[in-house]
Amino acid sequence: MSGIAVNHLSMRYKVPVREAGLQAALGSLFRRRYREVQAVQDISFSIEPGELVGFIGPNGAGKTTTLKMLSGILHPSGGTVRVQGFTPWSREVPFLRSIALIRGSQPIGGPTELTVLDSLRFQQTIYDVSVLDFQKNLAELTELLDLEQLLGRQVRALSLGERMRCGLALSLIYRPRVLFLDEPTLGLDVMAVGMMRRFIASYCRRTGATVLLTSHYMVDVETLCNRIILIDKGIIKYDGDLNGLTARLSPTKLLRVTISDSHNHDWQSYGELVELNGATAVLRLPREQVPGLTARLLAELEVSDLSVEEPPLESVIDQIYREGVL
Ligand SMILES: Nc1ncnc2c1ncn2[C@@H]1O[C@H](COP(=O)(O)OP(=O)(O)OP(=O)(O)O)[C@@H](O)[C@H]1O
Repeated sequence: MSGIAVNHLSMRYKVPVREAGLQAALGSLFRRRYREVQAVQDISFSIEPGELVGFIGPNGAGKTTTLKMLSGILHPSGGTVRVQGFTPWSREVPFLRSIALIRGSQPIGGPTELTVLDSLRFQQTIYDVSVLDFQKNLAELTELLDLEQLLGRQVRALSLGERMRCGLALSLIYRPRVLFLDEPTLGLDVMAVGMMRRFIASYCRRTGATVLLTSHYMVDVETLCNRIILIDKGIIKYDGDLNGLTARLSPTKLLRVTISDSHNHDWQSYGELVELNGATAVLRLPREQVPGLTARLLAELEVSDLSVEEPPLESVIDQIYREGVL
């Protein structure tokens, strides 16, 4: 069985509590008190092989905790997970060879005195990659990530963006089938962000990898994923395509119409007039009325330009995070 199947997954952390002050510090040496944090609550979803899914939510929603459970770093408090047919926290070798957890904020592991190529060879040994596969994968990653100039450099002398590219190569040299990407564009400059997005899309196309990606940058999600899972306070609030989410939150659309004659028209008879600038009017109307009204405008007026605008995803998500709508 491949892909990802998550059933009733939960994670509760036990956090030590201590009041401020020396006396409380001494007291806690003898009598520790704990409180529980329910980071993930009974979540279920499945991801087909080759799917690229955005996993989004506000700070503290439970995204990283979920990715850690799915990659076998954390043992959950309850529920089951199957990734490529394996239970992640059993950490069987074939499972570890088939996944990669890539965290944007995390430095490359291993000795930083090594060159990038030596680190890649070290990884080849750990993951038991054949010489032939290593050469093939290295050639492909060198091209996709523009690594030619970096292979001979020491890891510690790399810039943040270069380190990210080399970190990706290290995680992908054994060609994992499932990628857990946690904020892969965090802290990168505009050029590096664009390169990273193109790389992820291209890696998935070439290898058919399954991807679960978290990002606070909606453009990452919008450009890479058809489906999103939205989590908040450990609970899944939405699972579906991007358009569905926008439609659910924003029942109206904006219609921008430019006409070639300069007569005054009774715009209000077409919809709510939001803006009028010379021959261009912006009308707000319920999304289900858009096709009918477009046909009416084209029939009744001399239209030179017409476009339908969705509210940007960034503002839709911002609304959810701020107001907890959904
Ligand atoms: N090791 C831990 N011990 C105790 N509580 C933790 C631990 N790790 C996370 N938490 C808590 O669990 C909840 C979920 O955290 P998690 O890091 O999974 O959220 P997130 O969605 O990844 O957030 P962010 O977008 O800020 O990275 C938060 O309330 C967090 O404080």
